[in-house]
Amino acid sequence: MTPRVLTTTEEVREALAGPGRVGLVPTMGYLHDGHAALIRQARAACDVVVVSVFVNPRQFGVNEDLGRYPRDLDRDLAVAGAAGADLLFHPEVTTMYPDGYATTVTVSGVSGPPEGHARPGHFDGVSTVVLKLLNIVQPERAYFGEKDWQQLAVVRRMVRDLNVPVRVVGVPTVRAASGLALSSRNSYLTPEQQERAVVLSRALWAVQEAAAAGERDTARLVQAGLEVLARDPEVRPDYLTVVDSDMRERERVENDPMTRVLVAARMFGVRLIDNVPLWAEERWTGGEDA
Ligand SMILES: Nc1ncnc2c1ncn2[C@@H]1O[C@H](COP(=O)(O)OP(=O)(O)OP(=O)(O)O)[C@@H](O)[C@H]1O
Ligand SMILES: CC(C)(CO)[C@@H](O)C(=O)[O-]
Ligand code: BAL
Repeated sequence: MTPRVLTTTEEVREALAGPGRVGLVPTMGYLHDGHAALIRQARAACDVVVVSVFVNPRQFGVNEDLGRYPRDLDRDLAVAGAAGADLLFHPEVTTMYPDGYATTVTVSGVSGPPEGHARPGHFDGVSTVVLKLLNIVQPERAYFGEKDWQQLAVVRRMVRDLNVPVRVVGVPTVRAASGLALSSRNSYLTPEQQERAVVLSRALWAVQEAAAAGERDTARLVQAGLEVLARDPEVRPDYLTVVDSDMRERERVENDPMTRVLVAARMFGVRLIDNVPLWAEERWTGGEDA
């Protein structure tokens, strides 16, 4: 079924006036199978599933891709509907940030390096819009992808610190058969360029392999990943790091299951991010020449 489109907070409140557990899936649209996994998980646990589609200007830096971010509401309705969404909240920028809007939510610490350092102000924009969406929809559960690992940590911190009555659910990253993490920004790349971008996954996998082989020194683990990135001259690494659950890089890694390998790099003018757990029972092996 095609979800009903709502554009104002009043429409959302009215549509959700009845009983039942509400699940929210916040997105910036141009939905793909990664988003569909979030929606399906919400569908399985909730009575009403709301997907928000809002390209939030406040989380884009001045030189970032706000102007060309892909948008296609018909496609979003088709993907959201097929995955089981009931409602699609698609507000105008002026609905979210009317004249005189003056509030920003800042989460300290976990909003810093690596991603918050590479994109100053980005997580202020994310936490502000996510809190607004949570207040508008008032869901019992909200679903976020592990693909944006630090974002998930920031949202969890904010929800805990501000006593927001919602359960945050993290959903594992959905990948193409090649290993490339699905992302709306992949649409900026040709199929050949997307094949080349699998080098990011290979770098993450190399770090996992090095840890599995006994390496505990963070600098050497990072080096193992950087060496893979360096094989493709098109890659402009932003960061590759191994962090704990508070996003801190330590000199040596622990056996903590929350230890995560994060990468951000530019390829063909497009900035891509990805991450994997350092310790994984099943490691992606990435095809023939990984
Ligand atoms: N491959 C994926 N697997 C699981 N969740 C995902 C995946 N891609 C995105 N998500 C999640 O979907 C939600 C909405 O993300 P968003 O709309 O920014 O999509 P995106 O593909 O991450 O876009 P971008 O390319 O701009 O990073 C976020 O919680 C994000 O983590
Ligand atoms: C959570 C989010 C929808 C807030 O704009 C965005 O950062 C995203 O799509 O990951
Ligand atoms: N999925 C993260 C949203 C952003 O890059 O702005």
